[in-house]
Amino acid sequence: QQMNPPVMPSILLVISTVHAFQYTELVQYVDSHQEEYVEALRDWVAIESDSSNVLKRPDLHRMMEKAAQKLRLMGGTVELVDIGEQELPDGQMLALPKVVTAQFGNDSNKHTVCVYGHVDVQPAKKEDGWATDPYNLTDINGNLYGRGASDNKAPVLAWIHAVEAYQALNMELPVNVKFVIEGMEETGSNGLDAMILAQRDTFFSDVDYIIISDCGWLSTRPALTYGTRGNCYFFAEVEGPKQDLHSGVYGGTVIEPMTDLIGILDTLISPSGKILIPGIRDAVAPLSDEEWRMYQDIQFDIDHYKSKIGVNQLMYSNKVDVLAHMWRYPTVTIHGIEGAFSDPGTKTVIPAKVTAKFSIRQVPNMDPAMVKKQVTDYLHSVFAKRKSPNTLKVTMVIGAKPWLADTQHPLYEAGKAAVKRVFDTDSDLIREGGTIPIARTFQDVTGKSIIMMPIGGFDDGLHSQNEKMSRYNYIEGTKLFIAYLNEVSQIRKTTV
Ligand SMILES: CC(C)C[C@H](N)C(=O)NCC(=O)O
Repeated sequence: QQMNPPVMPSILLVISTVHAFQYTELVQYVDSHQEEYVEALRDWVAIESDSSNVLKRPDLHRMMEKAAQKLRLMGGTVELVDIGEQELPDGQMLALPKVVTAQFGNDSNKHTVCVYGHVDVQPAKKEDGWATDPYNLTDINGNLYGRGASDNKAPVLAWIHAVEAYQALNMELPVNVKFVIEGMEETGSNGLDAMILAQRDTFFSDVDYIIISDCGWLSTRPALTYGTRGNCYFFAEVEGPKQDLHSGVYGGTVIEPMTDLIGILDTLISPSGKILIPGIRDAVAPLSDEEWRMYQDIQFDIDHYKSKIGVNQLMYSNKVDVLAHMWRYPTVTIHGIEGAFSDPGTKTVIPAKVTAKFSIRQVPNMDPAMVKKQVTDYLHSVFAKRKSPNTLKVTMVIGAKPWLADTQHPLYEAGKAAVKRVFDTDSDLIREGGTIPIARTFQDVTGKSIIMMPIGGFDDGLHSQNEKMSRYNYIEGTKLFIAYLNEVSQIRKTTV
């Protein structure tokens, strides 16, 4: 009795003391390097790495090279992996941005985590209504405004800085860290599926866990994310006369493509949000009682949400319905019409060819291949009823599946512990209405467990005007990642 009990507590005491000491030093390091972190973000935001605009492809290539160079300078084993070309709608081929892979540490006694992120962005122009130049990071009251600041450049940098902090203090990384950084996330992660498949038994063979920080909190409380919706993105093109026509001279005689297009788009969803495409809702897994209870317990203020987005009424008025329709049910969004007159002024034109862009967010157990068929068949049948001489072409350009994790996995316990340490609060367990196309591929192809650990704020304005990352989330997020690496190292090696 006298000999045995003191042994374990004293070992534990030593370990926890060492960790506490390291953490304090690491935190001090992060705090004293914040300005450099902000400058690094400024440097990255300055590159218009818009993956949807083919004219910006050189910038995107430059962005990938910049990310690779940063990791190389830190001594990582870095590769820029060629993932081939993409075919453009006109048949031309365009080189895809290379994928950056990097590795820090190769100790088989340690866990290996793979951090995934992306450095491409959505389009942004000052004239869209930005208060500042979207590509000139601007600090206003502690918020860092710029396109891609939150989605996903600051989180990627925060992960890099987390590793860099350990290195700078000559502290051994508690786990091996790999990075996969891509440049096509915003347009469906073109080429990345094939790369993951090709490297499953090489780069990914020793990866134990995958970490993604490409989403946001639901409120001011830190969150861990265990599900994302997928997305099926469609083009519906209606073509009529051989060129645009004067609406006074020809209007009334021509069956107009735009009228046909608006007519069929109006049959996709009812004003109360019911998807009208036959069969779509059949595959949706029913909301379980347990989920219902979980949603009830989540801190979410509907009035605050409404005021944040500037509306006075939502589709639903109670919390569970709002959360369920944000995360757990499919929805149709019509994004835009190419070929339509949209400049200021009053051009009186009949557009000859118009292409609608719409998407359907996917939830378990929807299957993009089935959704493609359901949507295509339905739109053609609706169009046929119009007896129009115009032609309709429907194409699905993105088919990303939803992703769902097991929240009982030790990765989530480790996440809660890291949040508690850094923010001194419990974390929300949330889902995400947006899509990270590659999440499901990582899960299906590598068989590894994934956690999403967001550091973005609930009001960051992703894809919107005035996107921002708060300095607080950026810097505290870096500390969170530092703490998380330490927590993951303590997961028992047998659990994957
Ligand atoms: C909030 C999303 C998961 C963030 C992600 N980077 C994204 O924008 N994905 C594309 C999408 O349309 O959801």
